[in-house]
Amino acid sequence: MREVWTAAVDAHVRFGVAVSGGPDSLALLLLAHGFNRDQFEAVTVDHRLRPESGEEAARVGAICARLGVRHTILPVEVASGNMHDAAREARYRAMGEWALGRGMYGILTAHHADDQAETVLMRLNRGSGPGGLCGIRAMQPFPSGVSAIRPLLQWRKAELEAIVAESGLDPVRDPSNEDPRFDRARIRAAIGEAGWLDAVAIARSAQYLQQADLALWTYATRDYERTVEYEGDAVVWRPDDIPRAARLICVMRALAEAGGDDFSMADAARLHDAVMAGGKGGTLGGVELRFRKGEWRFAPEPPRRNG
Ligand SMILES: Nc1ncnc2c1ncn2[C@@H]1O[C@H](COP(=O)(O)OP(=O)(O)OP(=O)(O)O)[C@@H](O)[C@H]1O
Repeated sequence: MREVWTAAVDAHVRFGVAVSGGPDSLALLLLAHGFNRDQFEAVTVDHRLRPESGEEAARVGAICARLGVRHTILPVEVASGNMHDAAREARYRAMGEWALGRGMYGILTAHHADDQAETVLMRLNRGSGPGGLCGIRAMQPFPSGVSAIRPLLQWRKAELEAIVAESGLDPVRDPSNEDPRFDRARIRAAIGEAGWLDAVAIARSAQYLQQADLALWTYATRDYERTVEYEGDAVVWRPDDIPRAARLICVMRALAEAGGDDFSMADAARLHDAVMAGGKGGTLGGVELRFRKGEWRFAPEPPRRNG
């Protein structure tokens, strides 16, 4: 936290602080307030999914007013489907646009070591690749270009709760956090029971992995840029002999550059592995890949003829 803040003070940049009203983000608000009140504003997204959400957002507003911190409530429309994912998407979009409009460098969120340990263990339990095992990123760009910054990834939840308890503030409790229908709540309960699991150590490993992942992306991107050519709409890639993990990153990039969307790393890995096993290519996310004599040609899939 201190490093993020010191760097920010030096650079005279401004931040948003994402405050849901829960104990974690109230602690973040109090910590930020202790550093430099003029450098940040607080923001609360009202997802309008529970009848009391408006009142909870107003409660955050009242706390901010008492602390002398500017506060904005952003009401959003959450699309139907997976409610959690849709709420997250609406929240990050709204906060990103808000921060961009205010010339902010980024938005601080209060994800902590317990969140990180839950995320990493959930992903280990699903067989995630290296990118997934990095867990919650310390720095992550929003679609708007503004970044989410997570300075509390090495803090225990209990430490944050203690800060709030000491302040006498009364945090909002989201009932879905304890709902055992969600994977995360089950993993959280399991970590609570297994006293030998060290959330801060798991968060530290995730941080090392984030550094290693960044190195891998840098290596893959440099190699890709040396070995790719563009012919009209087509992306033509003649890869060097680089490791599979780096090649997958290049395939993701080539698919995106050829106009592909709506595909996952796992989809791209399947396409890549099929080619490496002697296949001639395939289609993915609206892109057609043809492989011939060491050349990977990605082009927008031709429109289907009717009848
Ligand atoms: N309604 C909200 N308004 C403002 N900030 C929020 C809101 N909800 C969450 N946040 C911010 O995001 C942090 C993480 O919240 P939470 O753990 O509920 O999100 P999540 O959905 O599990 O994770 P993610 O943010 O990665 O989607 C909070 O500590 C807070 O900083």
